[in-house]
Amino acid sequence: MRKNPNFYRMKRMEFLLLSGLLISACSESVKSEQSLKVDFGSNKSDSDALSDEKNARKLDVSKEEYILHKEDTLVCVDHFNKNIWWELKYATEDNFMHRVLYDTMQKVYVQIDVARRLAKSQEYLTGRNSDYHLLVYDGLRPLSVQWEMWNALDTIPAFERGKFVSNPKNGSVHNYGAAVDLTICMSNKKPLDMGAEYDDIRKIAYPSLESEFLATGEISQAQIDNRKLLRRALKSQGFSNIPTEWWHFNAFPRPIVKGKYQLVTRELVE
Ligand SMILES: C[C@@H](N)C(=O)N[C@H](C)C(=O)O
Ligand SMILES: [Zn+2]
Repeated sequence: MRKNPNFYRMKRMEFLLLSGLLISACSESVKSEQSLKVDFGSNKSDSDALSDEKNARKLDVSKEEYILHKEDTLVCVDHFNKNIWWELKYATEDNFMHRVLYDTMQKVYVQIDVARRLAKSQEYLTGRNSDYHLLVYDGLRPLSVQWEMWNALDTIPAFERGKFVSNPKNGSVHNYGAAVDLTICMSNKKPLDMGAEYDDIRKIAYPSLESEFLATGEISQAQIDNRKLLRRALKSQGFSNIPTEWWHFNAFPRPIVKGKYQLVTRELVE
């Protein structure tokens, strides 16, 4: 029996409608897959970024960019801003222990929200001098290495020693990936003169004694100004310096850090 021509017209419209729906469903699924790729350049909140990172873990993308430790995500200090430079001193022999302390860790890692704040500190610095870079010497430091440092200085009474290396019994903010040791360097890689080298245990490195050393002429105003610039850049993002080391900055006070992040006891594998 011959069908009414309207019947064929209806069937064709049905077909076109179904094809349209199918094409749009496919393009949606491509879009949602793309949005799983982590975009740290956006102004997402940290919790949004973290859930993206969990998706990244599921998809096994960006493997080399993250270290996932329990509930924490750690990234290299330059993750959000490549104008931040780093040189992991404790992965070399060029440090106060004169030996390699990190075997598997070859980058400077910090908690992801700490890296975000450091990126802003770099922006602050670039705004003042486009030739200046933060040069980070240390970030995440496992507790096992904290003990090595502490034990190596056992001729110094604990109270004095704690001014240079945090007592591992209490833990260092470094052991949570929430502290950084850093300076400022120029594009030619030359660090600014801070009046004392990195990890100089002497009192000349104390920010708390700068005016006394200025009065005796042991430190110059230019050297203090360089330290001040570093402090301003870091403090602009809420980091705090300690009174005994011009290079050490905590992202949060220790009690906050202990509630917020997990202690890293051993070296993490990249
Ligand atoms: C050892 C030095 N670079 C350092 O980071 N000291 C602080 C006080 C720490 O160990 O937490
Ligand atoms: Zn430090």
